[in-house]
Amino acid sequence: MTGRVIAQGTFDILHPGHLHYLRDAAALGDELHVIVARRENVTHKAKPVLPDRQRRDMVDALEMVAEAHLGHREDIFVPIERIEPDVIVLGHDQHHDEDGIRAALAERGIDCDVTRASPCEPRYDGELLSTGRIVDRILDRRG
Ligand SMILES: Cc1cc2nc3c(=O)[nH]c(=O)nc-3n(C[C@H](O)[C@H](O)[C@H](O)COP(=O)(O)O)c2cc1C
Ligand SMILES: Nc1ncnc2c1ncn2[C@@H]1O[C@H](COP(=O)(O)OP(=O)(O)OP(=O)(O)O)[C@@H](O)[C@H]1O
Repeated sequence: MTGRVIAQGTFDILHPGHLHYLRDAAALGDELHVIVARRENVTHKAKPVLPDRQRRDMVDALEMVAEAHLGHREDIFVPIERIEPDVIVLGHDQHHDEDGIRAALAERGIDCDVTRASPCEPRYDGELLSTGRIVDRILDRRG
């Protein structure tokens, strides 16, 4: 499989669900680029705890990632135009609408597929595959 792949998300406090998503995405091509959402653009859930650059640097260090990029502040299609992906992989639970993204890409003349990664379930007692749930457990046990 050849080609450039884009994955994206907040990636605040990394966990094995993130690894699963990024492995799934990486398997669809040979160069995985990850766009890390700017804090100001995370509006559908609690704002990230960690700074933008720290989240970018941690994702960038993962073995399956060719390069992690901080997202654009105003226009999410600017990094996509620069990276020129063959496929964009959405997370299994991301609220983004695949057809809406396809339409916006077509309008911009960007030729790439849009697909979705598979979910990942806990494999043992206590494994937490969600940043929000990790934060909840910290508050519960240390708060
Ligand atoms: C195709 C695509 C491109 C994105 N590009 C950017 C971007 O350039 N800048 C940014 O701040 N967020 C970007 N986002 C992230 C969203 O703004 C949103 O915050 C993100 O989906 C959060 O995902 P999560 O809830 O899974 O962590 C992008 C999302 C998608 C689907
Ligand atoms: N358990 C999981 N299985 C598969 N993919 C996951 C899992 N957890 C997160 N991801 C994916 O990783 C990407 C980034 O997720 P995000 O940073 O929002 O983490 P999260 O842990 O789901 O956050 P929160 O718990 O705050 O909603 C998203 O595409 C999401 O679908």
